[in-house]
Amino acid sequence: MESRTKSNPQLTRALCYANDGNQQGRSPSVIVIGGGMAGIAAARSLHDASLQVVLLESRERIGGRIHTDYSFGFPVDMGASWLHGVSNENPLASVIGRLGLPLYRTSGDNSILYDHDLESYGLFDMDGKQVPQELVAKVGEIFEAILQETDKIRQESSEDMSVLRGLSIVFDRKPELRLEGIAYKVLQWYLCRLEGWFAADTDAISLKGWDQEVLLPGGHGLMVRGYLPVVNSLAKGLDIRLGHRVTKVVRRYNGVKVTVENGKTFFADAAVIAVPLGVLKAKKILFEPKLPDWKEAAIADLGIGLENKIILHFENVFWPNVEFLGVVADTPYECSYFLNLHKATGRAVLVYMPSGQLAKDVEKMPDEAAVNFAFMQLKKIFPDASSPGKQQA
Ligand SMILES: Cc1cc2nc3c(=O)[nH]c(=O)nc-3n(C[C@H](O)[C@H](O)[C@H](O)COP(=O)(O)OP(=O)(O)OC[C@H]3O[C@@H](n4cnc5c(N)ncnc54)[C@H](O)[C@@H]3O)c2cc1C
Repeated sequence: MESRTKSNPQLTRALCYANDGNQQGRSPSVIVIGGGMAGIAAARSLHDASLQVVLLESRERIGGRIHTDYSFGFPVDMGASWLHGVSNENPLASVIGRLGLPLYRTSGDNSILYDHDLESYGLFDMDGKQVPQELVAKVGEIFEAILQETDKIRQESSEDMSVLRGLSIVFDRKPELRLEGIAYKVLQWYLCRLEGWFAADTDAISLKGWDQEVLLPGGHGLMVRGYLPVVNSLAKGLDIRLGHRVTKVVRRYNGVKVTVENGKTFFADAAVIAVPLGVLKAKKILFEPKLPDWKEAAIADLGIGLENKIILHFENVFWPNVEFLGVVADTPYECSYFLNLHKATGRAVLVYMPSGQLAKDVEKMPDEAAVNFAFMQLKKIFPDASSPGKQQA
């Protein structure tokens, strides 16, 4: 399937499955571009269906936004860490089961609002005072009531609007739903969590679309030993070329020609494009013929979110035994939350997860400054917290 730019054209032709003149009896060939979960899963299915598959991945590792870091001496997921939909309907369940990987259930609820049960939250104000749990639960109910009101608004309007706009209409129409004082700050924290799910701020989340995602049943479970074994298991035996950044895809009547940054070319009957939306938006891959207008319009119109993870590893645990620590504040931007991995894994680790605009701002910082920023958020609620021993951003 592979040839080099300066190679003998005869040889190139001989290696090109689509043109080799001896197609009878051979199975179709596919080039999969991108070695994240989507690309690996596609390559696995095609390979298992006896197609000839080569997967081209730009980085020196597979997994993409699934990346388990072992530098702490134990696995920590820097990207995806939850299985959303812990049930046999989830195609990953059989792989996880076969590998004997344990899951830590954070919620049995299928809701996208709560991937943690409410009672597992520990929220604090900026002075380090814990918000009473009854208030957290009560504001949670009001938050749901507010979201139900936004449902009426979106039904009245044919045009879409942002969740932020919908909320402001609700508060104008139903001032009794407005909250004050600490309850107001807890509501901002719920909005901050909503933004965390979408990795985008409420002004960029579609009111018509935010709850249209159908989750598999079974609730949410954390991969306590990391996601990488799942990726590695699916990738076993596949022909994967690391360090192969694709720059061009040419489609002709008899197949596709894919060019990589270093000039190498690959030929096959078909290609599966499994690179992130951001790569397509940035036009990092040239398509010939160009993609249809409707597809280009969809790529341009769809937004992309951003979520970061900063891992803080401490000598000792000095925080309460809850799954989620939160700082409530006047705006979702100022709120923050930390996943307490100690509860799930026994390690003294907190994971700070900013999203949306905050994530963009944090991402601009050098790693050390980003870690310091995360630690400063924690200091707001635990002023005596000792600096983390090791950290990763
Ligand atoms: C911090 C964070 C936390 C998350 N948490 C969860 C979670 O708990 N549960 C969950 O289900 N999801 C979670 N997600 C989302 C999940 O990680 C992604 O939806 C999923 O991993 C995307 O897989 P993908 O294969 O579509 O894309 P990616 O994983 O991005 O893979 C695309 C691959 O294409 C490669 N590539 C890019 N350009 C080229 C090119 N030109 N040539 C060749 N290769 C190229 C990239 O290097 C990458 O390996 C999280 C995401 C982030 C960032």
